[in-house]
Amino acid sequence: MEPLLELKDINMIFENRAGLLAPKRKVGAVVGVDMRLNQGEILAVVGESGCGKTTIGKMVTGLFKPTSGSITFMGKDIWSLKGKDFFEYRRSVQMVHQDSYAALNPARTIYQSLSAPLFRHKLAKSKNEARKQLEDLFTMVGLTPPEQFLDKYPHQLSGGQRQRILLARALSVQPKLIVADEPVSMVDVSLRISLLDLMSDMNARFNIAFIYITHDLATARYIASHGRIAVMYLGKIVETGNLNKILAEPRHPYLQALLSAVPIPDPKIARAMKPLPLKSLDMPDPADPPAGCRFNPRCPYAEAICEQKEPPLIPLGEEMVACHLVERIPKWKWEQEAAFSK
Ligand SMILES: Nc1ncnc2c1ncn2[C@@H]1O[C@H](COP(=O)(O)OP(=O)(O)OP(=O)(O)O)[C@@H](O)[C@H]1O
Repeated sequence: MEPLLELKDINMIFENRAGLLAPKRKVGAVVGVDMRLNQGEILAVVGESGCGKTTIGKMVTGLFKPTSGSITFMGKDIWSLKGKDFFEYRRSVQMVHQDSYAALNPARTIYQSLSAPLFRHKLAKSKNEARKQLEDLFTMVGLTPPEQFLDKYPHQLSGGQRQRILLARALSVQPKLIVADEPVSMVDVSLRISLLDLMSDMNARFNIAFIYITHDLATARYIASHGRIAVMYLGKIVETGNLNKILAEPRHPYLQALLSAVPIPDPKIARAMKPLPLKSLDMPDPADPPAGCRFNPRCPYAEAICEQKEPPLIPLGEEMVACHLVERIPKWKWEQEAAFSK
């Protein structure tokens, strides 16, 4: 089956200056990344701040052009698309941002902001038709009564309501893929689950694929429980595959460390392994990444080869892992997972 989206050997190098007079530095925000997404699939892209997650989202939506590598959507290179094909791609791939306030024009009403794409993509012919479509969408995303929201300005709504408006805006143009970049991190904790449920519902009802970008493993686990995960570290994917399998039995030491940092409130549930002590808590400078494996200065298992050679992402069962020592380091398991499988 042809994938909906395919990234091949993607690199994104930024030229940065730390200050006005500082020399330029090259930052490899994304390095040699391959990614595939099928229609209707959910992929969670997870990693710490600065690992390149947002840059991937911006490249997929065509906001950044990769320094090298190819991105194909429905079999066509997105940077060779012209005319109708380009317009179609722009409609089919939508982004939902973390900051719903910044994503909406403060000087326009919600109707003004959301009707524009409907007219642009010829999905509505008249004001009445656009209003009706938006009211139906607002009902679907839980903004009721819908007519109350259309003539409001963004500052008159709560963060949770604005985030639902952004989801309605993405949905309104009938996309095939939504890139959701930390969509719930600025929303009140009590409202997060309902927004995640809404996205799962969109996925199930309309077969819309999602790339869910987050630093939070808990929400990734929630939304992508039937999907896949790609764990990133300093611009590279270090582990990828079925989300449930990978979070139950993480193989890369970085993911093991991330999971062992998750607090466990229930004393009956424990980890089979002790928390993994990292050698350093600091993320290396992305402009000067360590030689060999990028994780080696922090990795408790690192050996000489890890400082010398960059580990490729290779298949391990159905998953893919980039670690020289993966066959030798202790397996990490949750006690309750072990209990369930008995
Ligand atoms: N437009 C840009 N110009 C220069 N450098 C950039 C730009 N965008 C990102 N970077 C750099 O690229 C690296 C990856 O950034 P990116 O925003 O993709 O990470 P992230 O994982 O999404 O982090 P966060 O969760 O903090 O947004 C960082 O070192 C960042 O400083």
